[in-house]
Amino acid sequence: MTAEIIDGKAFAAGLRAQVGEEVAALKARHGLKPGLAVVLVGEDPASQVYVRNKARQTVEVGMASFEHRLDVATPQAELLALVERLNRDPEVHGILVQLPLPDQIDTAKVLDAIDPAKDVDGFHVINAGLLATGQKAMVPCTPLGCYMLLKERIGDLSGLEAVVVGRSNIVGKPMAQLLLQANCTVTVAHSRTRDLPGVCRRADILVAAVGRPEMVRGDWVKPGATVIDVGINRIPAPERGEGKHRLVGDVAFEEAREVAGAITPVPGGVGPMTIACLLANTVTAACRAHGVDEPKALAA
Ligand SMILES: Nc1nc(=O)c2c([nH]1)NC[C@@H]1CN(c3ccc(C(=O)N[C@@H](CCC(=O)O)C(=O)O)cc3)C=[N+]21
Repeated sequence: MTAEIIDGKAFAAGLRAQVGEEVAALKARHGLKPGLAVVLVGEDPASQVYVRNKARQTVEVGMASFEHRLDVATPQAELLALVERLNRDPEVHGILVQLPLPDQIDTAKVLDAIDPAKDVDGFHVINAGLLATGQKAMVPCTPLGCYMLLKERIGDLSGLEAVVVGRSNIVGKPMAQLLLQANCTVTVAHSRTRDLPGVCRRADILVAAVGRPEMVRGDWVKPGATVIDVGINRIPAPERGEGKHRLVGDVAFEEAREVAGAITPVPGGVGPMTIACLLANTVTAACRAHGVDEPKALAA
């Protein structure tokens, strides 16, 4: 069996088009223009590319984009002051502080300074708690994107065995919450899990979010399973020439596609969904801020 390749890039383009329609409708009906502020501290090249992509896509869907680039040595107090300003700015409906932050800054402190209603990353402890208790939260973009791909591919997830490999606050834990809410039987596995291959082989839905290149092998996959690969790892690719790199996921793609029913590629899978969901969350936040019905298609 060769797996269907889940085209995250195409799905994300469709989602962005829907976001664009909702933005146009908000403008026409309510004179409301959703705005996203992105804060980048330092000059990490990968982060710069990523922030530029976000800003471009934000403008493409008709939203306002506010970019704040701060020096790598910015003191924590200065970053907190900026966050406070953005919290009060009525044109800003979503705030994203790009991670990782430099060492002088306490990341948890900054994330928790963001108004939970503007926390389009869904990283605030209030949003984590709302999600965990089944209340209206801002849902982290990567798990939200994975969930949308799963719903599109499978439909009703009730009763399915889901295994999430990875227990981060940003992906693993919120992913598990979404799957639980969809009535899956959820196992959160990690580096200390006993017989990790055996646990993964139980999964109808296998989500790999560990950050280790190609760790999940083909023989860890149950035949016919849906495999969602969250990993984006840059590894050396000498076969492409000296000093060249390529992107691989946390799943050994060529092996897994022989066994799985469907699988997301890297690149072109979960990554583009993350950005599309950031835009979707910004529309959701703007609607909630103004007491306007939020579009169902843009949420979990
Ligand atoms: N506050 C915060 N929120 C984030 O959501 C956040 C962050 N900080 N810091 C960095 C990570 C990384 N991240 C990516 C999103 C999309 C792609 C993406 O679209 N990747 C393309 C490939 C891009 C390429 O070719 O390099 C793909 O997978 O097809 C990658 C990485 C969001 N992050």
